[in-house]
Amino acid sequence: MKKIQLILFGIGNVGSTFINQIIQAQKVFQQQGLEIEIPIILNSSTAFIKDEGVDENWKANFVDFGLPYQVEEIIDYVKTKNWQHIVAIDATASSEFVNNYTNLVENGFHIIAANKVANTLAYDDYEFFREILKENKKQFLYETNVGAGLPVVETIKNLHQSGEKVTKIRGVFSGSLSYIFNTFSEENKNFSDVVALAEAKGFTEPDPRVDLSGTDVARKLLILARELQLTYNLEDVKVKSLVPAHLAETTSVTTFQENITDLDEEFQLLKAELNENEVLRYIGELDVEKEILEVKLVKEQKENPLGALQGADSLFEIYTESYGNQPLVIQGAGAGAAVTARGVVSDVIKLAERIDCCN
Ligand SMILES: NC(=O)C1=CN([C@@H]2O[C@H](COP(=O)(O)OP(=O)(O)OC[C@H]3O[C@@H](n4cnc5c(N)ncnc54)[C@H](O)[C@@H]3O)[C@@H](O)[C@H]2O)C=CC1
Ligand SMILES: N[C@@H](CC=O)C(=O)O
Repeated sequence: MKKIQLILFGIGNVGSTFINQIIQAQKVFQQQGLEIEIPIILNSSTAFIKDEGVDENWKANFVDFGLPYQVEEIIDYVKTKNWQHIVAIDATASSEFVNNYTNLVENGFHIIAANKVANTLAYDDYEFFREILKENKKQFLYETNVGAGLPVVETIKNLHQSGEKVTKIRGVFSGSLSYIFNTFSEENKNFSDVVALAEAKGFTEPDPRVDLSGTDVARKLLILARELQLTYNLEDVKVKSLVPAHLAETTSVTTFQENITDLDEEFQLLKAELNENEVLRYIGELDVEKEILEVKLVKEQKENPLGALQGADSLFEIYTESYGNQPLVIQGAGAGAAVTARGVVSDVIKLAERIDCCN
């Protein structure tokens, strides 16, 4: 049996679903020769430790027995154990937590992240972290960074590493904005009410302005560009933000939520301008040859693939030399706790396949 210990940072939508999926899939893991446990779960202030792995009572146990912690103390605790394969799972959206990655890797942790921040740091820092991983022979997996559970990162990486020339990637990269514009186009609701629905369904980032400002789509574009070994930074992405300046990130999330109805009038006007066959779509585009990275709001015909999207579906058109004018298309739920958590579990299995007995 290969034994893997997961230390889970972030027990919100994705993290809590991940715990339940790991607990429920034990038999399937055993059939693959894997024993996968989560001995430590943490939110930003509290840690709950159970050496033999948390069970279905984890929520109550976390409340009853959780204790304040520092990341350094967790690293020290893990070092006292004779655990062979240790993986830090980052299911936070935190930039501060990412500052711990180097320390974790240098102390023997592999990393699996749903959090996109590490992959969108300044290029030098991105490169530096990859050097740290190499030096310490540790793995870093992040399939859910783009398209949640959809196999987008791996597909782009495989194409590039096999020598295929990827010329363009275009599509609806955001599950929440897909849901928001699908619902807003079809239903007679205020834009702000539709955003609230997307939040309630767990599609948005903890601060929904990260989606509405285009930052989340810009991050995804950058992550894919970097898989193609392009050395862009976030500032290179041209972004059309949907957040008015007076509610931008300089104000608090609470102020934004209190004033979110300020967005309604503008979107009602945009909707009124559409003809019968059109819908609004928030798209990302990377044109490798023209060196364009762009995030924008466009009108699409309902019968086109992007216009016909439903629910929180994302759609990625990948244009390459061999695929010519008919792109390779990846489509499906682009957000949501269940698909994202399953994508993280799938990264755990991939990691288990990559590590041998002794690293
Ligand atoms: N919700 C989705 O559909 C998808 C989410 N993701 C990514 O997954 C991550 C988590 O998303 P959600 O679960 O929806 O967010 P969430 O807001 O429900 O959960 C985040 C959790 O992280 C915890 N946290 C914050 N700072 C922390 C720290 N320093 N240390 C430990 N825990 C900390 C919070 O207390 C909270 O429990 C985000 O980075 C998001 O971009 C990726 C793909 C899809
Ligand atoms: N907030 C994101 C979640 C997945 O990355 C989105 O809406 O796509």
